[in-house]
Amino acid sequence: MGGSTRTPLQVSAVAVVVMLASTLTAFASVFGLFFFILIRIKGLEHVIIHYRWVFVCLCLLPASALYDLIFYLRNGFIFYSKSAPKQHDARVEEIQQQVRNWHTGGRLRRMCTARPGWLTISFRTPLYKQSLNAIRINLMDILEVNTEKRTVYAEPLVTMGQLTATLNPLGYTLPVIPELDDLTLGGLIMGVGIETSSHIYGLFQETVVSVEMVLQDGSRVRCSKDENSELFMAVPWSHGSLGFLVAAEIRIIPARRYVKLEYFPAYSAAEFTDLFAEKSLERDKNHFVEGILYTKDSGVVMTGSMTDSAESGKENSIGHYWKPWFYKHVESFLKKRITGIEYIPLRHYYHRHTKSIFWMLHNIIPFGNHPAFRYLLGWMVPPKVSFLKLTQGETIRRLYEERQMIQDMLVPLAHLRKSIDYFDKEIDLYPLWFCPFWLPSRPGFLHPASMEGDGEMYVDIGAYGEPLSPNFKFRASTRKLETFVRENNGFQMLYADSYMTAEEFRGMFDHTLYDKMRRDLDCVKAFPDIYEKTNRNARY
Ligand SMILES: Cc1cc2nc3c(=O)[nH]c(=O)nc-3n(C[C@H](O)[C@H](O)[C@H](O)COP(=O)(O)OP(=O)(O)OC[C@H]3O[C@@H](n4cnc5c(N)ncnc54)[C@H](O)[C@@H]3O)c2cc1C
Ligand SMILES: NC(=O)C1=CN([C@@H]2O[C@H](COP(=O)(O)OP(=O)(O)OC[C@H]3O[C@@H](n4cnc5c(N)ncnc54)[C@H](OP(=O)(O)O)[C@@H]3O)[C@@H](O)[C@H]2O)C=CC1
Ligand SMILES: CC(C)=CCC[C@@H](C)[C@H]1CC[C@@]2(C)C3=C(CC[C@]12C)[C@@]1(C)CC[C@H](O)C(C)(C)[C@@H]1CC3
Repeated sequence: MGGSTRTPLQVSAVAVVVMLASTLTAFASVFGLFFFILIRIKGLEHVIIHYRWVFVCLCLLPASALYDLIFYLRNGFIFYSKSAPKQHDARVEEIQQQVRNWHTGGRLRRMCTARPGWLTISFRTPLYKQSLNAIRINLMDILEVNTEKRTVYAEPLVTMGQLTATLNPLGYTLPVIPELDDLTLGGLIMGVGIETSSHIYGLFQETVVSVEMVLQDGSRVRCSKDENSELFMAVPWSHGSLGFLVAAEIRIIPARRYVKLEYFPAYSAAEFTDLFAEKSLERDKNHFVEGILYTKDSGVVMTGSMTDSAESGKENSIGHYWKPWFYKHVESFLKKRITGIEYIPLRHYYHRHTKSIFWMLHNIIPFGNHPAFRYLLGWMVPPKVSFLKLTQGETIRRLYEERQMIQDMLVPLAHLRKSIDYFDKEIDLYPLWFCPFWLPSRPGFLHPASMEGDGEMYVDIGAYGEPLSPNFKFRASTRKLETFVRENNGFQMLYADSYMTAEEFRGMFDHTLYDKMRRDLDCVKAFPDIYEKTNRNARY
């Protein structure tokens, strides 16, 4: 094995690290168990809410860091030893076999994936997972990076973090990389994915070249724009209600070392809207466009382009653990009232909101952006969303339910100004996140109201946090917001809570192609439909 021998010093160092790691793990497990029991005791609300950070820092952070390390090593080994492609067919065959068994077993309960609800990047745990027939999908590897065809071929449980870590060193990247490291390929194709390059490339689904599915009859099919094209167009947003995704081929583009990011502060909603619209429509100039509003009248619009060199003194590696949270850094340009240019390493740019989970980590670790915390424990941040979800307990769940809003609403760019006013009046929640995207006029679950022309520029408005409007009532206000969005030809992202009735839901999304595919592929008795999987009653 390369003939390397360890010196006594190296052996001792490894022993010390192993001992420290085991002590830490043992301590974290005992403390974790203690807290896990604590969160189930009623009457301890104050401790649970205000001291959740103790549990998070002592247990979840080390557990998350350990989990990431193990998976990083595992994935690297599998990718470079090229063992995954050899096993792919056998793993897909296992899925097909489970579906065939479902038939021979009398098709008693409909099917969904066996991925536990707490693992998903969504606020809620799906209730249907308990009662449906769970199909195990053990597919978590990158199968091939084809630089000639400019595609990456990967399995559905591959995460965004895994993809950027593999592709960027090879000089490539995905055209659209949704921010959070743990988002999966399957979730983004079957649900939706967006990033600040979506004004050029569209939603994540637009970058998919082909998908491989296992259908309800156990057959395995490949779909692309030339092969099974109707199914291909119906797959995005289908939430596993047309079949199981077993692999996808995604476009890749050359990566550069840096993103040259320009910050433009704006001091009124009108100035912000004009600037954001102008930058979003300059598709050939700006590779990335993003906006954050900090109050109704102050925000920052950011534009980025990829480059291989940086002006000296302007490089900023924002992803290092000791660096301030990105949204706080952006806000500093507003306070200083200056425009700015920085060169950010590509991967640091992609995962700029990962460390602070946008601005949601502040509630959990209120001092998380303090320099002392960043230098001491910042390297383990963020805690994994799934671990937070698994351990949150009923009190925290209720607190979020009653006091927080987490929604992404997609509205035509032409209605941006009106939407900002509406959000301000009815919700009053800041920061608000803005990300433009191009929506092509094509049959499918969502498309612009008018199918004339190539498509329309939309904007995703992300509201994550505590609404301050005195009128805010979580159910009534979300329903009003959904009506506003529907009336303005907009759409709701379905990972968030949706209170729409089935009729309202059908009014928001075009079901023509979807219904046809459900009938043609005999899905009705095999999978719940999208509404059944995503409406608020289906989630806890
Ligand atoms: C939705 C939400 C989630 C939070 N999650 C965490 C967390 O995961 N970990 C953590 O350490 N801290 C959490 N916190 C607490 C948060 O860190 C503190 O509220 C914040 O640091 C301010 O503390 P305070 O004592 O000044 O605020 P306070 O004035 O005590 O509270 C701030 C806000 O929270 C509301 N609030 C407080 N307690 C409750 C409750 N039991 N039910 C409903 N609303 C309540 C208050 O009405 C007020 O609007 C959360 C707070 C909120 C509002
Ligand atoms: N920047 C962004 O764009 C962000 C997007 N999100 C949202 O997060 C979600 C992704 O989260 P993630 O945890 O990765 O995914 P999830 O596990 O939440 O999956 C989302 C949906 O896709 C279905 N699905 C996933 N894999 C398969 C598969 N192999 N075959 C069939 N159906 C499948 C699931 O079906 P089932 O219920 O049967 O498992 C589920 O309905 C997306 O919906 C996205 O909207 C969240 C944050 C940021
Ligand atoms: C389109 C885009 C950019 C969407 C970003 C959405 C994120 C901000 C959302 C997705 C999942 C999400 C709702 C989540 C949470 C925060 C906001 C998240 C990360 C947290 C971590 C808040 C704390 C909660 O106790 C809990 C752990 C349940 C959730 C989990 C999901």
